[in-house]
Amino acid sequence: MPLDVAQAAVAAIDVDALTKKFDAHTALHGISFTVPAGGTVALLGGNGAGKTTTISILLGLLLPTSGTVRVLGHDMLTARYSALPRMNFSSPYVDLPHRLTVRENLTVYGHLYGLTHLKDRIARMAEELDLTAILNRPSGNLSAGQKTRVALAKALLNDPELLLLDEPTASLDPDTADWVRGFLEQYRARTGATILLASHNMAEVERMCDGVLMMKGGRIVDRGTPADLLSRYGRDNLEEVFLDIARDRRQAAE
Ligand SMILES: Nc1ncnc2c1ncn2[C@@H]1O[C@H](COP(=O)(O)OP(=O)(O)OP(=O)(O)O)[C@@H](O)[C@H]1O
Repeated sequence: MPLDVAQAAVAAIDVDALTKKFDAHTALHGISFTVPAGGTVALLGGNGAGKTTTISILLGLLLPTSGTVRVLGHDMLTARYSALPRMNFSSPYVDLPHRLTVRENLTVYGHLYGLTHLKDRIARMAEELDLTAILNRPSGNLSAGQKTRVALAKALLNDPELLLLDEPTASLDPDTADWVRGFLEQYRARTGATILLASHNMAEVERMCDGVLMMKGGRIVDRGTPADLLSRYGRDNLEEVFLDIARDRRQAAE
């Protein structure tokens, strides 16, 4: 799928000349990209490349130093409350409050989103994500796989049109990770949702994504479909392309 807004009917995400400085450190150096509605795009890059900073700005959690960010057609600086109800987020690094049960946590988030028929919605999510048996357990006592399923339930509670995922399968065993990818693929197929995900798992990106943004040192240093990148770098898999970029090896061909 193209990453160019000109070819997409409506861009779910449109970022232009986005810069973020933390005091003297520049985390993002004027990056620009679009994600077409219905696309699944990966933000790839080594530690410190700027992936989480980008996602945090898209969520309105961090303010840009300069540049514009439009999400689902709304400027995140001036109209983020129009976009936020239509999007959601999941990260294994953001824990739900430990002492609340799974049901209580989902209820709190449901109220934050102003959702109606919340009990039915939670029951449906619990069934889809196999959470029924743990709904009354404190959220702090769950395994990594169970926490991921609860985090997905929280992320999908409002039927988001845009899902931002920070390393959706980090610390999961291969079987559970595979299940999560399949679940997300089904959600996307059923709803037409747009997904932007940061990942260090190249096989995951090749399987799920139709676009890739390669970040390094706060810049987007390459982009394209996984197939484009493999052919341009003359490589068999994205892991090798990632290493070429990380180690500043030249592209095989333009
Ligand atoms: N709140 C902050 N204050 C100061 N510097 C920050 C802050 N948040 C991020 N940074 C810096 O900005 C740069 C980008 O960080 P970011 O977390 O966006 O990278 P990342 O690509 O998500 O990395 P990782 O894969 O390790 O999660 C890093 O150099 C980081 O140290």
